[in-house]
Amino acid sequence: MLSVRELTVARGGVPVLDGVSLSLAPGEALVLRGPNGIGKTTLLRTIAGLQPAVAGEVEIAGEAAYASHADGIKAQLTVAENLAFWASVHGGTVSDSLFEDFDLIELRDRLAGTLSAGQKRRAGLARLGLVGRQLLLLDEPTVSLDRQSVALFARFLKERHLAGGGAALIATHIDLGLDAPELDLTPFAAKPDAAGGTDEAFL
Ligand SMILES: Nc1ncnc2c1ncn2[C@@H]1O[C@H](COP(=O)(O)OP(=O)(O)OP(=O)(O)O)[C@@H](O)[C@H]1O
Repeated sequence: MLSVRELTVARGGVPVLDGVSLSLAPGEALVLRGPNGIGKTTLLRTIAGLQPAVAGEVEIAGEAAYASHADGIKAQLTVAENLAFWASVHGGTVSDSLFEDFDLIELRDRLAGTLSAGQKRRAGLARLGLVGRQLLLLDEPTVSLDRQSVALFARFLKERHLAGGGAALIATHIDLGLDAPELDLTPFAAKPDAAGGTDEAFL
């Protein structure tokens, strides 16, 4: 589903990771590890096609969804309205089980602007159940989540997404309890004299 070969990625025109290769088959997850600033976000953005690679190849069979730190939730809409909006964007409907999966039943009629950070995160992550993409590229998905919510999200990934033949590449500093293999990016840190590239400024 995903094949990455000898990828070199850059930020602000400076290569940060060099020669990264990895692959994911349907039903598989891989956790990206490495210290702050090693280039996990840059790698995910490059694989998602949001910025060009300096070198190497990315092949994706099917469609990918990239989820960044942003929740993508509109404050002036309720939780249910937010999810209905995203469902309509992707041509589907919101099932009751999605509210259960992300512990949103009691919050469905609350204005999203009144949610706590973790509740907002759960609502943002629930969008992943609506997009119908086979490959999820997840950048620190559990930021703000308590232990119970992390477990809920891991269960969603395992039982809904991976069990349904999806795949996931996840940058995270915590243990999601997924039993997924890990790739430490530290050995792929680009040498200071690595060939440069360009990218667009982004937040
Ligand atoms: N706009 C920018 N221009 C130049 N360099 C940048 C820019 N934004 C980030 N960087 C640098 O690029 C490198 C890779 O950053 P990236 O966000 O990919 O790391 P990360 O592994 O995701 O970090 P974290 O674990 O802190 O989220 C870092 O050294 C960072 O300081």
